[in-house]
Amino acid sequence: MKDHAMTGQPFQPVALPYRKVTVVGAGSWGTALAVVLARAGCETTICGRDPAIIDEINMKSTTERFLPGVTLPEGLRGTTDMPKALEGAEAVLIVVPSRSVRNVARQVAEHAPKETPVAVCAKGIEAETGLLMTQVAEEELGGRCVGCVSGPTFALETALGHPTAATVAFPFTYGDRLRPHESPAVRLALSLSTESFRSYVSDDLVGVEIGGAVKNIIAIACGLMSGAGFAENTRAALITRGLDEMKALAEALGGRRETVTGLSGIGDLSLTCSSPTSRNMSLGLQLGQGTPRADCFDGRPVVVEGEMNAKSVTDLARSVNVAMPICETVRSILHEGADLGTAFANLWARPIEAEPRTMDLSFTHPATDKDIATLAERIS
Ligand SMILES: NC(=O)C1=CN([C@@H]2O[C@H](COP(=O)(O)OP(=O)(O)OC[C@H]3O[C@@H](n4cnc5c(N)ncnc54)[C@H](OP(=O)(O)O)[C@@H]3O)[C@@H](O)[C@H]2O)C=CC1
Ligand SMILES: O=C(CO)COP(=O)(O)O
Repeated sequence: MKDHAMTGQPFQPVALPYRKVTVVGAGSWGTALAVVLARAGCETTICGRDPAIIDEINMKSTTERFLPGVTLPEGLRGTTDMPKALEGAEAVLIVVPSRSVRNVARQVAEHAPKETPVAVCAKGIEAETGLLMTQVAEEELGGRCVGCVSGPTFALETALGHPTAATVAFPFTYGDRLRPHESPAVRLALSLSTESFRSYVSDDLVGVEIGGAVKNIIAIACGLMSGAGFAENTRAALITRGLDEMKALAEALGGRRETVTGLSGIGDLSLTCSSPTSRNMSLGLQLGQGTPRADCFDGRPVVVEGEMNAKSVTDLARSVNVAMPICETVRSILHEGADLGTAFANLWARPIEAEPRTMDLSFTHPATDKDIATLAERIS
């Protein structure tokens, strides 16, 4: 870092937080992020499509369906009027499920100021195109700078003020100049900074987003095995080998290995795979205990990103020749009618490989078909 010419002190570039931010998506994570922004002193508008939810936010400062027990900050305002919500916004957060990001980004493009950066906070890969969420948004947002926010962040804990950290990722380079302090990552990280919410910045969008998309599928795998009666050894193995799958896919797509060891990678993986608070882990637990899919979550529609993404992520991995055996196993169970026990027994009986996978070694496993059938029997 250069020294300041007058004082000789290290030069500290100045970056200012955004003062007016709009969050599109009034579900649990959108509202929790809006709470953080409002608590940080930012003029925050939350834009939702259900008038009853918005009325509750404005009239009672609560949203019992999405954040039970939380009192929302006074300054937080809700609206269903997107053009009004986006008027004069200095930054926009899109916080809807991954399957709705393209549609919502298209609406944001119509109404947001032309220079406004947009952060996508959904975790997933678009099914039809194999694109990351920021790439989907970029296609719709007409040249606006697009980034993401991701990390180990259960919405309710965040809104309740439990110390939480996340990564804000946007490009750091403008033309051929590296200017991190001018990046929306830094300005949004400042807007997302309170005594209990800590933001880090990154310019590795691929690494950050692959972490968020893959961890949900591994959490379903952990839930399936825990639900089937296995314990901590199994879960630790799935988390560790799941991390290897995440790393391999991120690198194949141009992301950085060290990003995967950060908040959006191992951080979110360990959170989501450790607690039934996770909807992904919880779906796996229920299915592993034998609950039919239609009866999971008492039949309520719940956003479980890893379910559809088991397909989109493995399609993407296949297209770049990356082996993701755990994600493939989850896909086969959820989407291809594979038997839970047989699929997991086969996962465990795969040829012996080197760890890390950079060494290309493979030895046939000595387990016999009878051994595999025995393990499958124990799981089913
Ligand atoms: N909850 C969490 O702890 C975290 C979630 N995330 C990610 O955030 C994303 C959103 O999840 P989350 O907030 O939990 O989900 P919720 O189910 O709590 O909320 C989803 C919200 O998106 C709205 N929505 C869906 N489709 C559209 C659309 N086409 N136009 C406008 N609004 C729409 C829903 O409206 P309606 O109710 O009317 O359908 C609802 O308000 C997911 O990708 C998730 O992985 C990331 C970190 C933490
Ligand atoms: O992404 C999350 C925490 O970081 C939320 O996980 P679930 O979607 O599994 O609830």
